[in-house]
Amino acid sequence: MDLIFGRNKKEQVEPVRAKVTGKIPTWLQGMLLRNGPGMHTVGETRYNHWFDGLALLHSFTIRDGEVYYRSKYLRSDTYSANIEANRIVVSEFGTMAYPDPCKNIFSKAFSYLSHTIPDFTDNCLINIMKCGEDFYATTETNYIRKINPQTLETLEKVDYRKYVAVNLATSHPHYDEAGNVLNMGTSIVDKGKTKYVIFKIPATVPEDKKKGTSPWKHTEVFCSIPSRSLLSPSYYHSFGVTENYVVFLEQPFKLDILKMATAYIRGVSWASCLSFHGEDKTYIHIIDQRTRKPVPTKFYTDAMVVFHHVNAYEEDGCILFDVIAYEDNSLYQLFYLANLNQDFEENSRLTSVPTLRRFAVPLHMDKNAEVGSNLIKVASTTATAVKDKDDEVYCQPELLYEGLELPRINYAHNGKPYRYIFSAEVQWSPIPTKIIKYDILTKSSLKWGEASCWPAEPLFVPTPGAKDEDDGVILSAIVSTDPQKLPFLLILDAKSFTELARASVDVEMHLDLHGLFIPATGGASRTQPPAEQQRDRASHGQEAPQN
Ligand SMILES: CC1=C(/C=C/C(C)=C/C=C/C(C)=C/C=O)C(C)(C)CCC1
Ligand SMILES: [Fe+2]
Repeated sequence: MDLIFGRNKKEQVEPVRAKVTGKIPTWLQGMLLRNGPGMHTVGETRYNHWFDGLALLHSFTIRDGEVYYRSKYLRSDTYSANIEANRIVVSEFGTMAYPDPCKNIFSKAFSYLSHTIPDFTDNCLINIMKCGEDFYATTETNYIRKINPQTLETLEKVDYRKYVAVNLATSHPHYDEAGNVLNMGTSIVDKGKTKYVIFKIPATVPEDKKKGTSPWKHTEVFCSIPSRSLLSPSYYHSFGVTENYVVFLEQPFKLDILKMATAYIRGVSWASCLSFHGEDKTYIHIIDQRTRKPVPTKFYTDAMVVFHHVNAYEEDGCILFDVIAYEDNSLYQLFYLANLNQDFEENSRLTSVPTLRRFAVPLHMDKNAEVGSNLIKVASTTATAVKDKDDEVYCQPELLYEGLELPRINYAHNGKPYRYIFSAEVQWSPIPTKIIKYDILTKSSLKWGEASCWPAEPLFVPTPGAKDEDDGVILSAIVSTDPQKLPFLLILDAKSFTELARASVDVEMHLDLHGLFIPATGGASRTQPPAEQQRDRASHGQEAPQN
């Protein structure tokens, strides 16, 4: 297990050609670009948590039935400082680091307290985001790093705080049809307030504005939601959108700001400043995108922890939204590298299985509805929303499926009615062993799995001109625990879930987190092998990503 989780992976800067078996559909041309942690020790020092690892970008370029693989560490300031010092000098989620070992505890405390909210890491290891024509590696702090998707080189560092007052931001933004980015972040104790900020980054600079300025300068705050508590805002990893609304869960999995402000002098990690309050409620905020204001009714449900929203949409005066939910925060607990060792089967049992839950929220409140009545009249779900005595609404979900994580959908259905979820199967251990296609309509599933194979998040790529929601392929990077079996890019037919092709590469591949597919436009870039592609062409010749 240490082999897969803990061991530093070698980067493969020059593209290597994969051995393809089966047949890759001729229309499938482009690049699967993904991100995840690849290095967990620097010199003699070791990170504590899998989410701390230094970001390793990798890409599979698919061209005319061939696949080329390459990988490169993100040259973040964090990476450079660590490599130069030959030890971990920047704090990550589960590891607190001390840059200067000569300073005594008092100067440490002084340097720390002089900036209450610390300067977080730019080790952007979680996802890839597309803004306009540019691509960025992302994490959950205020920093993102621009990258060249072709060469995987690291470009400028962008500080969200220059454009919008957020200290943290999600690595799961949404995109509208024009490619504008909608994301959320948390503004901590700014002007005496802690709030959740929804913001929009335009894909292009508006016509009437000065040409040549960056879209970042046109980032606008869409809506702010005050945190229920100044010093303990909720932690969230993603949010949902429908055609007209945003769904935000203020869950009782919270960041303790006072603990964070003293973490450095106490010698504890950021992770230890997160706590789950099982006795609290989860508040469901619904923001109307037309008025840019939250719907006034107070919707709530029981305590839960959600990392991934799957999708949300409007139906018959309701919002239906699907999430992968846990009863507690045991998921983050499990990824401590100390648990991911030889005995991980015993050490890494989740105390709650990730379950797919569907919630229903009524958009129009019938003033005459009786207290205690269910306001959901939609036939397609058993989820309920019961009017409370205080004019609050208590929502109870429908449990759809147990044991899945890393959900993806056909993004053309994002915010709209949809039927299929593609995800990894995860039971009581955090290790994915199979890929699932879950059919919400028939509540049935199709699976792909193979001995000793660990699949990554499955990504859906539609066939050009597709009519059916599942008309396309599934791409997943597979690593194996069997040293005899090379890692490979798996290509499944999304309808039947049968294997179309696999492209095996003789490299050390890491288990990754998230990414996107960049379709080739069919221009000159199609005919050039990856090695010859120019550095400064960055994202030219690419279309919108399949998110
Ligand atoms: C560094 C840092 C953070 C990092 C969080 C990370 C890196 C989370 C990764 C989550 C993943 C990969 C979830 C998958 O489901 C916080 C806690 C936001 C705040 C403090 C500074
Ligand atoms: Fe995620």
